[in-house]
Amino acid sequence: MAPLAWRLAQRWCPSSLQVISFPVLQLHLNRTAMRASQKDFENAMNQVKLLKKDPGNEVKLKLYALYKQATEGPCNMPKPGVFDLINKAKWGAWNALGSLPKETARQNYVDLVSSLSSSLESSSQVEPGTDRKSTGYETLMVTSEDGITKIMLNRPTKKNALNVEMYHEIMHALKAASKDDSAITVLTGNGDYYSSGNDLTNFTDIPPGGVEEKAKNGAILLREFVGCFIDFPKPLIAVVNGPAVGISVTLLGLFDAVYASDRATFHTPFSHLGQSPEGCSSYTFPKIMSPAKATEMLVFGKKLTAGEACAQGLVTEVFPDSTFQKEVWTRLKAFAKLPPNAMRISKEIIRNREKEKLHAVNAEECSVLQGRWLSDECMNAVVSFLSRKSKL
Ligand SMILES: CCCCCCCCCC/C=C\CC(=O)SCCNC(=O)CCNC(=O)[C@H](O)C(C)(C)COP(=O)(O)OP(=O)(O)OC[C@H]1O[C@@H](n2cnc3c(N)ncnc32)[C@H](O)[C@@H]1OP(=O)(O)O
Repeated sequence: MAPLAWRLAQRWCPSSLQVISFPVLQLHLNRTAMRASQKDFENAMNQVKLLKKDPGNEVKLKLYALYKQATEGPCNMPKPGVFDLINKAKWGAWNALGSLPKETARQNYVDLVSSLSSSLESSSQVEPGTDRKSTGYETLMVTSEDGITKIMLNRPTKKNALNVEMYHEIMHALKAASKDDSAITVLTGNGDYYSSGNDLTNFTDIPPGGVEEKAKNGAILLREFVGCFIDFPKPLIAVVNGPAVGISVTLLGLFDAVYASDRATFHTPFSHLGQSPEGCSSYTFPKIMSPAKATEMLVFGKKLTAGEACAQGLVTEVFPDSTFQKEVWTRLKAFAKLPPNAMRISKEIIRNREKEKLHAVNAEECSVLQGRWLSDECMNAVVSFLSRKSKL
């Protein structure tokens, strides 16, 4: 039977078959037992996990050997058999350190990681430790703390309108959140708006292939973007801090809970913009709130207050704006303490039988929108907004 840490490594760490993965996890498991003076060492271990580029087997063997020496002292394991190539290489690297003192091995490990971090591009998405903050995003603030990954839309001066970069960054953040060790994921907005929806200047940058190519690429992007929400495996919660427009509203039907400030409003002015529903709302909204109520929103562009959206089932609960943040985050922190696997599995059983249908709806909505974006109705509405805002 393999040692417990190794079996855990195989379960928790998909890359555990790589040479360096086992000691990384082993240290992780031992971290509570470590003294504060080993913080640099622990940070270095975390830093290794963030390296985007593979440093190569030679370096990984060095890291492995230094790790073993730093934590266990000189190698006293029997030499692996001649055909056990990987373990033989690991054993050789460790054994070659002879009687190097543990402290020196630890220092050498930290130095080696530090030289790697400056020479190889490292992922800036996650900082070491349990409180992790993103630094690599232009349009988002992503933090991970108390078992919650918070993805905050961060273009407050544009009311958190989603430009093309933000679509890509949200997809990236969701993919990272689906794999990190947080229990739940939250989407919220910075500033007075949750989001004003699609950035209408997305329509202005026409490629050499013309508007047809733009519309085609837009539909591909939108389909992939919405697909990330359909497939997101952990509880996904919207903290709607202010007004929400367009795609930021329609996506709410794919969230597992929606908490709203009483300042929030919910507006999908698709017909006004010559457009049509997306985010699977043509399917989720009639189910959530009845076809007639969904029509009022999605076809006639009726704007709902938070209270109305709650009464229609789109919003889970509304809080007074003055206590919104405090009350919601207290609640979310309590949720995040629940067993993560149980939450994930329960979400799966609630959502999975709809997944195929949702992907089909998404594909159809994107295809219809692609046509809409080429219509005079849509062009005129966008031109009208942009000229009102002196952007043309
Ligand atoms: C064909 C290629 C497509 C590529 C993209 C692919 C994926 C797209 C899929 C999604 C499709 C559609 C879904 C939708 O979301 S439709 C809804 C679109 N949103 C809107 O119509 C809202 C437009 N904005 C407003 O009506 C108002 O700005 C507001 C939100 C009601 C706020 O009004 P305000 O008076 O309080 O503030 P205002 O001065 O207008 O705004 C401050 C600055 O923010 C800019 N801004 C706000 N919203 C947007 C936006 N949606 N797009 C671009 N810019 C926006 C506004 O211009 C101001 O900027 P500035 O200070 O003048 O520089």
